[in-house]
Amino acid sequence: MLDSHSTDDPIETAAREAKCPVHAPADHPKIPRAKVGVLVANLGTPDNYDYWSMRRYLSEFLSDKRVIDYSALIWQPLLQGIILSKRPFSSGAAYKSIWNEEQGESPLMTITKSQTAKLRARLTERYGEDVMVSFCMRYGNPSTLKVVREMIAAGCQKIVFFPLYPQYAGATTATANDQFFRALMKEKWQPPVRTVPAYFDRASYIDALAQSVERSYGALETKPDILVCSYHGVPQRYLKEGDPYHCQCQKTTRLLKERLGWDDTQIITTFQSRFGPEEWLQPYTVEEVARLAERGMKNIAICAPAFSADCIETLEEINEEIRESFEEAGGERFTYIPCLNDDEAHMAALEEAIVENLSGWL
Ligand SMILES: C=CC1=C(C)c2cc3[nH]c(cc4nc(cc5[nH]c(cc1n2)c(C)c5CCC(=O)O)C(CCC(=O)O)=C4C)c(C)c3C=C
Ligand SMILES: [Fe+2]
Ligand SMILES: [Fe+2]
Repeated sequence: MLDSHSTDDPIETAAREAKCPVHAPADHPKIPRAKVGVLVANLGTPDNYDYWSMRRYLSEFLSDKRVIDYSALIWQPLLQGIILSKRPFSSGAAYKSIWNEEQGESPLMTITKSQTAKLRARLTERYGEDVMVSFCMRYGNPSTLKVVREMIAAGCQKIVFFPLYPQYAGATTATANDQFFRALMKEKWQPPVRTVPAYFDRASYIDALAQSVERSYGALETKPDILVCSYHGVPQRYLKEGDPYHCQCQKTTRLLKERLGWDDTQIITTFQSRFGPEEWLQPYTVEEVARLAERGMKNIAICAPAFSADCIETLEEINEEIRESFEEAGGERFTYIPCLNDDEAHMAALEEAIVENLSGWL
């Protein structure tokens, strides 16, 4: 059980317990009932697909040194001058093609809300009202700073922070954690915190992935010639500088292959979303699917194990651009296997990781 102020009047109890020499109980700062917070975080998404919403979002994202590590002196004039005068239009059009018009938000936002609601239901069932579950974004809204503030104001005296990236990358996991700690820097009463590590090698996550592949394959008339596991790319240089992302992606594919009982001819690893002039992790998905078609593999399936939720990179880039590349090279059947999203097996894997990290706190 939590060490909480459990009488009917928590403010008075807190003041009395603290034997506060200055404040009489009546004017002691309000102290709500103590809770443990679980804060899940994803990358973020623009508020809308118009030029200024896109520009604001991309500017915040692409100014992050964990994402693009060039000197600001060189990078900022390029970003603010050339890139942000064009990219908001092309990216805005891509977002428009996948936008959830009914809810007025991007698919990543809709899915993150649903994941959070499902995790809240699971954790409340397990722990009751002593746990508070929220989500935040690294870029855009709801900001990490705002949600951390809300959680502390609501009484979260301990927080488990969970960046929803199966594989660790400096550009995703580390920058989410950085932002979380930046938010805590502003708090007078900093709670004890734990960060949940990457979960690519958890049996429950691999099992959820395998089930999603089996489900998709089971619904097809003809079994695909190969499964392409397409991961978001990063510059190759980041790997040489010590980022383990590449290895964790390779290992994810291997574990999935072993769980499915397949051999190396049935599954491959590729990397997508190259940005800028540097070499990124290879092979590039967009080129590899064309090569597969040219080599006679006319029926392929593709999944995106680096994304915990479908987003612009999967719904638009994979399912539109990469599909087109495959078909233009002579490919005939292209099956996109959706991300794990709010799938129950995925939720169970995320819950398992959270419960492990709550050990001794609830
Ligand atoms: C420019 C460098 C980028 C690096 C490095 C990078 C790494 C990286 N990103 C994800 C996950 C996502 N990225 C998303 C969108 C996105 N990514 C970049 C650039 C880099 N990403 C840009 C410019 C964009 C915006 C879209 C565009 O303009 O093309 C998203 C989707 C967000 C959404 O709203 O749908 C995700 C998720 C990972 C996992 C990763 C490295 C491991
Ligand atoms: Fe990205
Ligand atoms: Fe590696």
